[in-house]
Amino acid sequence: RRRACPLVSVTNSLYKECFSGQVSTMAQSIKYLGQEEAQQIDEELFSEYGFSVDQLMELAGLSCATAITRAYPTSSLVKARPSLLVICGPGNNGGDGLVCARHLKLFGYAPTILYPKRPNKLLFQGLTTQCEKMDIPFLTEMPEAMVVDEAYNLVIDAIFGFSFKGAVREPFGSILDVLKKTTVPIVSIDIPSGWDVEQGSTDGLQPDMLISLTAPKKSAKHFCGRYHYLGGRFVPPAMEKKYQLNLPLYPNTDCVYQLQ
Ligand SMILES: NC(=O)C1=CN([C@@H]2O[C@H](COP(=O)(O)OP(=O)(O)OC[C@H]3O[C@@H](n4cnc5c(N)ncnc54)[C@H](OP(=O)(O)O)[C@@H]3O)[C@@H](O)[C@H]2O)[C@@H](O)CC1
Ligand SMILES: [K+]
Repeated sequence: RRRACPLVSVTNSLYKECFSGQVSTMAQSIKYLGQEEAQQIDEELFSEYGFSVDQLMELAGLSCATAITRAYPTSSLVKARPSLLVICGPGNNGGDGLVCARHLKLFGYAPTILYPKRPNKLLFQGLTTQCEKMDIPFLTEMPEAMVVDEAYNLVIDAIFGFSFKGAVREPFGSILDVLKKTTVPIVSIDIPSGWDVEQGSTDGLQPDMLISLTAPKKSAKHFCGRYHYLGGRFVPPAMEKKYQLNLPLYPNTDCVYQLQ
């Protein structure tokens, strides 16, 4: 998963637009969002469009679990037990990870969660209880890199999303250091954790898969892994138009779109 790559090709999406009553199809590039724009869209979904956080988190987490089943079906996993380690951070990216773990369990995987810094909010307490009640084990500390490689088929990185800023604080610095030493494929939700949301990182995680939510962030142009999916199919057309997101046409009722 640490292969060299050029600055990634921007995937073109087929995009339909209406011109004087006629529908024509034209190629448009999907937009890569800056940090402030991603936060603005997020805020607007709640304040102007009336969504609640748990609603969007459920759709985001479900799309992550779905994308993982496409890239890594249980039949393709190298270990006999379909074990996965889901590492959840202190914000909404961590919440996506909890939802994703719950759906992955329903899809036949065996997730284990590490959730070292838990916000004192009902939403996250509820998501944690749901996972516990589904017999998903929670670790009390980050295992060593060798143990991760031996025990799990994949690591799901739900540590930081588009609000990450500055130098990584503990306990996440040590967790990311372990992840950099593992060889098991890493799946990052929305942003590879520790990467600058716009600039990426030259010495950070190199995930095998990235699942961008709503629209890719600018740092996704530096993603060199094998699979890039788009999830979070909940953007109202008026918002897509306002921000000129040029989202691809999701196939049929799919909640994910493979960009790469
Ligand atoms: N509309 C959408 O697209 C939707 C987006 N969704 C998801 O939400 C994600 C964004 O969530 P978010 O805004 O809660 O922030 P997120 O990135 O999880 O992290 C913030 C936390 O990290 C911490 N922290 C920050 N910097 C740090 C550092 N250097 N070192 C250590 N800690 C640091 C910070 O801590 P604090 O600064 O408060 O101490 C705070 O607790 C987005 O990427 C997507 O996954 C979906 O759920 C729904 C629809
Ligand atoms: K992440």
